[in-house]
Amino acid sequence: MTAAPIALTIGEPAGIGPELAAAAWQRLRGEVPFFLIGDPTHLPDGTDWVEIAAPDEVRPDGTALPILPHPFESPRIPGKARPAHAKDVIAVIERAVALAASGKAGGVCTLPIHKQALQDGAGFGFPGHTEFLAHLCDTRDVVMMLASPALRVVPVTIHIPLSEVKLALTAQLLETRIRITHTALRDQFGIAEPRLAVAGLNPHAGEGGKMGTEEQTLIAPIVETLRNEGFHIEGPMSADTMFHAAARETYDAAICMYHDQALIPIKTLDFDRGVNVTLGLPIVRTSPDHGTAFDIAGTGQANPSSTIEALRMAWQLASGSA
Ligand SMILES: NC(=O)c1ccc[n+]([C@@H]2O[C@H](COP(=O)([O-])OP(=O)(O)OC[C@H]3O[C@@H](n4cnc5c(N)ncnc54)[C@H](O)[C@@H]3O)[C@@H](O)[C@H]2O)c1
Ligand SMILES: N[C@H](C(=O)O)[C@H](O)COP(=O)(O)O
Repeated sequence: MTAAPIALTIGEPAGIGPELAAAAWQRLRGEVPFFLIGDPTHLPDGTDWVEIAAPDEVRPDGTALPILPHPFESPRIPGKARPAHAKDVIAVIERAVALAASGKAGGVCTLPIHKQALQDGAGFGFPGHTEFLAHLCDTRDVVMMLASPALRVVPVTIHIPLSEVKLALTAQLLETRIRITHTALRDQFGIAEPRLAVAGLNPHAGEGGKMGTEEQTLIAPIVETLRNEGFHIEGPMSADTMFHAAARETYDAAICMYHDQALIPIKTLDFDRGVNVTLGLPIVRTSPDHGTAFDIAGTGQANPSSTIEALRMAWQLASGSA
């Protein structure tokens, strides 16, 4: 199957997004068809780019980064959060999603946004792309998965304060996230019988109820139900001992109870190659696993590997070759 090209959104241009887009193009030209939606004046000096009016103008043998222009109202100052960019950053994402939803783009790969700047500048009411994309696609249940050659992780609760995790962690949420993950691994990632490992919430997975009871009251019953349905699923496991090399060999994805339980291991093991992929959407969406990196924006030090892997994964998912 040949898919339409991937739409790469510029994200917060004061961060490392523009240099990542230029570097990814250098690496992926001829391999992954994609185009950038953003302001061409934000690209590093010397970047070869070409304006396109529609995704179908992306040429497989093109020699310059194709851009669907979206002029920003305020100039880029690398390294400085810019609430004034917020309206344009959001509009770029909306445009990419509309292109993907209509089939004109094969999927969306998002460069990092600065959540606080979006909130300050445009009252953005979403904690991240994941929730915003679910809203744009009118989809209630989506899953954030971070994937690298070393590990795949899914946080069941995502962008909420730690103090709210216990309340948010319901049986319905846990079961839904597990089912979406299982379906996506099987149908999109080509794993015929996905093996899932489910973390506990508490130290030592509750130590038999001495250190918390969510493992007994919430997690174990769902694991049991799904296992009875034929899922290859284990847990609740002690989160501190489920990420070492031998343990990682035993599963295809780790289902974790909160954001940092999932993201610390993968970003520690494979920060450069991690890809954030949203499961359960009607469109393909990936992203690099890092943020705006204001501390190095505009210095040329940004490593494009995670963006390159994110574009590759978007293309593989869009073209059915993952
Ligand atoms: N997909 C996204 O939109 C996304 C993802 C993660 C974080 N964020 C946002 O980014 C902002 C900054 O977050 P943060 O400071 O916690 O994390 P960060 O990933 O931006 O930076 C953490 C550290 O890693 C370094 N780093 C990050 N990416 C790098 C790269 N490609 N090459 C070399 N070094 C790199 C940075 O220089 C910094 O020292 C926050 O607003 C956060 O919410 C957005
Ligand atoms: N939670 C992600 C991370 O820390 O890498 C990040 O904030 C991106 O989330 P969205 O894809 O929802 O923007």
